Amino acid sequence: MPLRLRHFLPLSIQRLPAQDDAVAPAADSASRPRDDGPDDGRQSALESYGLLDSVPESAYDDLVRLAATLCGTHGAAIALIDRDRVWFKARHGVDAAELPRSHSICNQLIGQVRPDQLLLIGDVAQDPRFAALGLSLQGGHALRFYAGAALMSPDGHPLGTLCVLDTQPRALSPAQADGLAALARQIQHLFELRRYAIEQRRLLSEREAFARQLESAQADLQRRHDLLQHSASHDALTGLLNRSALAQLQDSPDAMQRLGRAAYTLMVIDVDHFKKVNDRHGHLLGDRALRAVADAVAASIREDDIAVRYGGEEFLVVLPGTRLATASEIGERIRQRVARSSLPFALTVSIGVAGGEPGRDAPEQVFDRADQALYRAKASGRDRLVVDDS
Ligand SMILES: Nc1nc2c(ncn2[C@@H]2O[C@H](COP(=O)(O)OP(=O)(O)OP(=O)(O)O)[C@@H](O)[C@H]2O)c(=O)[nH]1
Repeated sequence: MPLRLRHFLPLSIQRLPAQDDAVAPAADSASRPRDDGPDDGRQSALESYGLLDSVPESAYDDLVRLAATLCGTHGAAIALIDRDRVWFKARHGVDAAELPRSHSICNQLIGQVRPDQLLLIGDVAQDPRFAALGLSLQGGHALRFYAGAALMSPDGHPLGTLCVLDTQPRALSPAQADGLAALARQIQHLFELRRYAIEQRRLLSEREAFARQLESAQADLQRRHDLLQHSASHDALTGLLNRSALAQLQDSPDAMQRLGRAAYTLMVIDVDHFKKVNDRHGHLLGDRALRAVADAVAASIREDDIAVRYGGEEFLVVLPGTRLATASEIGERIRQRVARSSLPFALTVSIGVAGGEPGRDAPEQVFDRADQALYRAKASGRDRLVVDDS
C-alpha cells in the first residue's frame, strides 16, 4: 500500500480561546479534523500505528529534543490521545509518562483545531480551563507555556500533538512555529512508515500462513494419493500386493530388469481344502486363515522379494537373485509357519517352486512350471512343497 501523507496547509497559529465556541471555523472543511461523534474511528486509527505503550525509540526522542531546542523551551513531548489518557511516545523535560485525558491540554485539539494550526497557550496560569489542572514539568515546576502541532492520520483523525512546554509564559516566533510544524510532519512520516511496516509484516505473516496451509494441504493430498495408490495396489485383507500390482510389475522395465540380472525363483502357494475351512468355520475364520498365510509369507521373505495375493487362497512369491535350493528352504519355512499358526483348526498349504534363468526363461513359463509343481504337490497329498524338476 503506498504511503499517503496529508499535506499541511500553510501554518497559522491559533490561541485557544477561553470559550469553547469561540474557535474560528476552518476555511477548508477537508482539512478539519474528523468528528466521528464517538471516538472509535480515531481510536482505531491511533491503534493501527502500534505506538501506544511501545518502547522508547531514539528517532522520536531526537525529534522532541530538537523541538525543545528549536523553540527554546524547557520541555517537549509527542503526546498521543488514547481512550482515557494522554500517553507520551517521547518526552523531554517531562516527568510523567502519561496523564489522564481530562488533565491534558492537547486533548483540546480534538474537534477544535485545524491540522494546519498550532495550538498555543501563552500563559497557562491565565487560562481558566487549564490553570487549575496543576500541570508541571520536570522538577515539579508549574507549566506556564504550551504550543502544540497536531499529529494527524492521513484520513484526518487527530492522533495527538508534538508540543513544546515551558515554565515561563512566552510566545513562538514565526520561524519557531514553522519549524515545530515541520517536525510534526516528520513525526507523521515516521508514524506512516511504522504503519506501513506493520502492514507489510501482517501481509507477510498472512502469506506465510497461507503458504503453510498450502503446504499442509499438499501433504494431505499426497497422503491421500499414497493411501489411494497403496489401496489400489494392495490386498485389503492381507496387506500383500494384489493382482493388479503384479500386472504393473510385469509392465515395469525396472522390475523386469531386476529379474533379468540373475537367477530367480517363483513360488505359488495354495491353501489346502480352503473351501472346507470356510464351510466348517465360516468366512471370518477363513479370512483369518488367509491373513495367517500372508503373515507366514511376509515373515519368511526379504524386503526385496515380492509377495502377491494372486487369487482367493493363492499366493505368488517372486524371489529375485535366489536359486531353487534357497527358495525351497524359504518355501519350507513358510509351510511350517502356516502349520504352526494359532488358529482354532489345522491349516496347511501346498507350494510349487520353479526357477528362472535370465535370457533363457520367460517369467510366464517359470510361473507355469511353478503352477505345475503346485498341482503335483496337491495331487501327491497336499501340505508339501514340490520343486519343478524340468
Ligand atoms: N474366507 C475367504 N474365502 C475365500 C476368499 N477368497 C476365496 N475364498 C474361498 O476359497 C475357496 C477356494 O476353494 P477351492 O478353489 O475349491 O480350493 P480348496 O478348497 O482350497 O481346495 P484345494 O486347493 O484343492 O486344496 C472357495 O471356497 C472361495 O470361496 C476370501 O477372501 N476369504
